[in-house]
Amino acid sequence: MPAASLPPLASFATCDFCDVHKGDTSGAFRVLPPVFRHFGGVASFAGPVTTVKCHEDNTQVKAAVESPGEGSVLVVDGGGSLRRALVGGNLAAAAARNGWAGIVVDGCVRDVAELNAEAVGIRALALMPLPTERRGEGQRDVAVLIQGVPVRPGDWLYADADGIVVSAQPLHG
Ligand SMILES: O=C([O-])CC(=O)C(=O)O
Repeated sequence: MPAASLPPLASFATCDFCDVHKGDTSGAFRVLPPVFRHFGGVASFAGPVTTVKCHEDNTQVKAAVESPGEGSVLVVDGGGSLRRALVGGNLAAAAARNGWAGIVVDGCVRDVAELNAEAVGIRALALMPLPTERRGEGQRDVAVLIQGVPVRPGDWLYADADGIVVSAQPLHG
């Protein structure tokens, strides 16, 4: 699609993106499996991706949301662990304060009321009240697999009420 006919960022719809790209077998356009629950005070969000890969240790997630987000989406590959929460109210507040558009966690979050009060979009598999032990582990800005789907730093991620799509190129004008 020529850039002139792309929708503005403020009014994107993941269904519209899927209508246009449903035949794309190149791997540039990807749809995450529909297993994510919606949290945070922002229903739809989009932005360039930065990543954290970690296992039941949110050291790098905390470092990321405490740094400038500049409208980015933080994608956290927590390996799908349901045993610890990688984001809670404090980290969600930091993300909102620092200008992150959203956080997608392949893992758990906690403090649901606090998450929903923050001006940031959040997707995660489930709620889990148990926090992590921070041991300084985890990686920043590596290619990750989210529910089996590759997500790379610099991809664009779009999340709305219908789902989450990831693209190697921006899908908005
Ligand atoms: O601090 C943590 O590990 C997670 C948490 O509860 C918060 O962000 O408030």
